[in-house]
Amino acid sequence: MARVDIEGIEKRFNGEGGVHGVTLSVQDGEFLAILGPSGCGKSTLLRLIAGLERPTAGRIRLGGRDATGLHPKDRDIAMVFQNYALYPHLTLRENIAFPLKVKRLPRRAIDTRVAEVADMVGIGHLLGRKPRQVSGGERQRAALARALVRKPALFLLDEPLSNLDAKLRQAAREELKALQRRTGLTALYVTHDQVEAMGLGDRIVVMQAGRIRQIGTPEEVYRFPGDTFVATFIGTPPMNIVDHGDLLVGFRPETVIVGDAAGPAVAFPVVIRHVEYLGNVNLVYADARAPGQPVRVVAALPSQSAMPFSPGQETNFRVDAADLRFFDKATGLAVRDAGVTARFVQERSDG
Ligand SMILES: Nc1ncnc2c1ncn2[C@@H]1O[C@H](COP(=O)(O)OP(=O)(O)OP(=O)(O)O)[C@@H](O)[C@H]1O
Repeated sequence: MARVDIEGIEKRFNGEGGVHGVTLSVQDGEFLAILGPSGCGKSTLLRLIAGLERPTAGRIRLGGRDATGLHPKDRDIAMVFQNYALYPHLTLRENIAFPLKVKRLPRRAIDTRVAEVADMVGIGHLLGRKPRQVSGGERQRAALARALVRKPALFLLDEPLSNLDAKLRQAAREELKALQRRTGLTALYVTHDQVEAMGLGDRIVVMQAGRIRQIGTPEEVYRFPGDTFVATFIGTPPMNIVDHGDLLVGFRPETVIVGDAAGPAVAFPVVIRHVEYLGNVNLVYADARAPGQPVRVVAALPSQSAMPFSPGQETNFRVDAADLRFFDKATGLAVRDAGVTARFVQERSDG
């Protein structure tokens, strides 16, 4: 019922911006995170699905039926925005009941349903209060409850947690994920926060400049980024990228062992710049030798490992061949070819 199919969607504003040639499908019951930097077209994509924007070209199907020209209110979609948009002069009960009042449901049915969803999101005891009399997290839950109350086929969430402080966000994320598992709802969730996308999404759509760069599970986009944009956008710190002829070689900071002792197959000669002690992890920043200018690289080492490194010291970043990723220098696209890895390892061990 809640399946979404987007085919070649195009939205051009006058000149810049918009969404270009986006094709993707969301399965019934799936939680899909849409991730990308500011201005990449995430909100526009969501608004196109909601019917708040008209596509310049392409088609949107909801539950298998063409919905491209449908009015937003005929799409059976609920949308939760960053600012919640609760009515300030209404109580939480009245806010949550609002979509059902509009549908002219009987009073008793409304009361039952409001109590049900309010309990579901844990604000049953706050229904008599106005939005300004509750915390940010509680307002956010009230907004969710208002969206849930209609039992929509599809949920669109646009950075709904971004007004919460870090701790509350973490809690809200867990709640949202649990809620989604319980209800089996289909959701598209827009965020620029990779931790949120990784934690919530069954799959992640990574967007840049109006286009999809990659769609995959959190593990796929992290471990096998489809291009250098995804490789460097996801991960903190991001994937290291070193020049190698027509190719770029990538490796994640946590796959690195620092030192000269024989170890993992491939050694990148580096000069240590500085070390950051972050508590749970130590980051070792260095310059890797490269044609032309040296490239900044970083290793993330477990906090309990010894740190006998000083600035200016020459050593190696060592990485297992299996942890290397290759990209075409001209296109930035991932090159997945065992032969490429083998040749690179061969050259490195010869040199
Ligand atoms: N109504 C509009 N008229 C003209 N340009 C627009 C309009 N809406 C969005 N844009 C442009 O389209 C691009 C995508 O905007 P969008 O709001 O979808 O980005 P976003 O990824 O959601 O960004 P953010 O994370 O900052 O909210 C931007 O360059 C924006 O300036």
